Amino acid sequence: MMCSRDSTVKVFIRFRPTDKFAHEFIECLPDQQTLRVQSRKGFRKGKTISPLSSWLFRLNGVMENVSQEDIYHRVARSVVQEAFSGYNGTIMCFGQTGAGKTYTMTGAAETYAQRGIIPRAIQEVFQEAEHRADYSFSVHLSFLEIYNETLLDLLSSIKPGKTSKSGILTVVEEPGGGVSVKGLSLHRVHNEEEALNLLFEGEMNRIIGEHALNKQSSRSHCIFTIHIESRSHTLSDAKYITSKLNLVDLAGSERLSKTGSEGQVQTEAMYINKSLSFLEQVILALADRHREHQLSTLRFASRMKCVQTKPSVNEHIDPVVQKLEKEIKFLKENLSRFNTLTSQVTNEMLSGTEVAEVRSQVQRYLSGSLDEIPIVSVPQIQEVFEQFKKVLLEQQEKFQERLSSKSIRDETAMNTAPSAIEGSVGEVEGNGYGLGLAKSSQRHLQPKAKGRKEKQTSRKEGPSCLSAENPSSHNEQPQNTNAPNTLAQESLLQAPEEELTRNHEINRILKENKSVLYERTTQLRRLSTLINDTKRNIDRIASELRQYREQRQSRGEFVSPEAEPVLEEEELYLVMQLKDLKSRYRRAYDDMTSTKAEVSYCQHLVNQCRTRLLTEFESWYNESFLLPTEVLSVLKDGVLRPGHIGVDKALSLMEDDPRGLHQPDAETTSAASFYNAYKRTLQRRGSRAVSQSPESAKGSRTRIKVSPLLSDEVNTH
Ligand SMILES: Nc1ncnc2c1ncn2[C@@H]1O[C@H](COP(=O)(O)OP(=O)(O)OP(=O)(O)O)[C@@H](O)[C@H]1O
Repeated sequence: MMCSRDSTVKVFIRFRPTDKFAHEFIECLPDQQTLRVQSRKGFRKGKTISPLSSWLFRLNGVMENVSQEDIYHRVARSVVQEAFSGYNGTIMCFGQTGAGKTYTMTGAAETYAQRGIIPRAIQEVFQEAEHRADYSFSVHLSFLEIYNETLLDLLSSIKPGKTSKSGILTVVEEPGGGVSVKGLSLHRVHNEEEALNLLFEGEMNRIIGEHALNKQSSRSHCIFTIHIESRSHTLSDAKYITSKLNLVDLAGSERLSKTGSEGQVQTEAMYINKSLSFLEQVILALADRHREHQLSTLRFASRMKCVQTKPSVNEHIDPVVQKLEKEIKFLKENLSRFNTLTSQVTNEMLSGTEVAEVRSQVQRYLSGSLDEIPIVSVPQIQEVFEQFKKVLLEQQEKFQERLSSKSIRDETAMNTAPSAIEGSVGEVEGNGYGLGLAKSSQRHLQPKAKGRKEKQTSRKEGPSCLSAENPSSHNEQPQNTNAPNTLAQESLLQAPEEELTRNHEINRILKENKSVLYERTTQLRRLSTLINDTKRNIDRIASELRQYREQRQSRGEFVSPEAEPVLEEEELYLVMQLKDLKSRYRRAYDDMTSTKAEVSYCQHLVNQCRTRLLTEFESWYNESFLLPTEVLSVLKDGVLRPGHIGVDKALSLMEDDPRGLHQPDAETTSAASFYNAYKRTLQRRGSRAVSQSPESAKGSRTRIKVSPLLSDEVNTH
């Protein structure tokens, strides 16, 4: 019998060759899968044996006079193959004593051609492992004997092996289902021969009982298990597959009355029958003890065939390898990002298409349809900032347009009631963002309490003035008709103005630093060319001098009256030239050293400016776009939109709402405390983040940091 990957148990019948085969009772039909068994009609102890005279048993194969090799190929081979795909398999022999179970499973040890399923399976396992070069395999063996309901380790005498210290074997349930024998020794084998050694050693240890039917009868059940573990060389190391091949040689079923057993042998026979009977019950139902013995075996076999199985691949994940793989993946990603950035640190320009793509990304990011802008290179990051700046400037322009139209209306209102807004609205500024607003210096210096009072005054008088002068103006911007709200919103416009000015300033410094850097780098290049040229000249002159001196020595030297060598004019000229070159070389070298230091310093400044710009942007973004719901609801009806004002300013606006809809109640105060605390936390993170590299700012909005420059707290009065 065998269990295989498809969901049914396959059952085969093998007849042991014998001269006494009862052909008149047992007939194999031509399909080689069906057996017809006839029963003798008669009486025993006055009872009819059976009202039926024959039975048909349908099996997966009926094999008569087939070789050991054929048996292996028809019954066992596919089970062994499937073990390599991670499926457990069981091949089990059932039959009465002397039927040929041990012969089929183990074979005749002395004849190679008659070796049974187990040695052939071992051979196939190692051959298959050799063929599968993409995998590494480890094979372990265990050999269990069940004798008189006692578990025995047939390989316990072999060392080394994983085995329990107590030597007591117990059947335990495995966490993932199935059972295993705790304490059974497992032996690693590296080749066919090592495995066969263990098989034969175990066979030797098997208890053989003297028996009346068969002198070499197996009095125990034996399970020889091949444990296979395979890991792919090419796929993930975290995953590996295990499988077990259980090769079972059951003890022979027998009738005690027939064997004439006594004492120990009788006890053995009882246990054997009991365990086989349990096995049968487990498979389907109790055996019919009133039938001829072969009939019982055939019944058992045909019932076994009905058993449905649910095979599954034993795939495991090694948690340590999995963790390491994750780490490797993470590090590889970081490395590749780093490599991309460092390889593109040069000031390459983006193409028109790339710029357009960045612009589209920024717009989608701002509209919320894009979660994050992936970092690709330094020029791309710069372009992202550039595009953000453009969007900001566009917003500013739109504001200015709205403000100018509104300030004209406010001016008209002022003319009718100047005292009402005195101090709130100053002279018209001639340029920039101050159109129609009080001078920024005035706005900055106004204490908050005063500002509120003024706003209250305006609140009282503004609307009447406007309606008196130009009632139609209500219709132009119905959502913005009350002056106090307008004034509060106007004062908030400082935020983007200040932001912009500050960013312009940083940008200006960045540009200056970059131009100095460029100049110094050019100088450095010039100096290094000069040094190289000078060095070449020094080498040339030194060689000429050497040649000249060699010639002079060969033709004899001029000496002075004091017997000192006299330098000829040509040699003197060369010496002077060499001296001059050496001093030029030294000067250039010194210049180059100091220029190098300057370049490095300038580079540092440029980097700082870039980081600062990034931080400012993050700060602006957080302040402007991550507005709490309460603030958004206030802004909903006004001309202001997220991005125009900061959280603190927006909360001030809530206080000034004349409709009383957003008077600072307990909830608002609590919200303000919450945002103050949140902001402080962000600031702490932000101050740490300023020193970090720009790429750390990549990603989702939650990762954006707040600049330490914006340290005002939300005011709740
Ligand atoms: N197909 C066969 N061809 C040749 N000899 C066989 C065949 N089957 C069994 N035999 C021989 O019959 C004898 C009994 O076989 P075997 O020991 O395998 O029976 P068994 O079913 O294992 O019995 P037990 O349950 O008592 O252990 C052995 O000598 C064996 O060599």
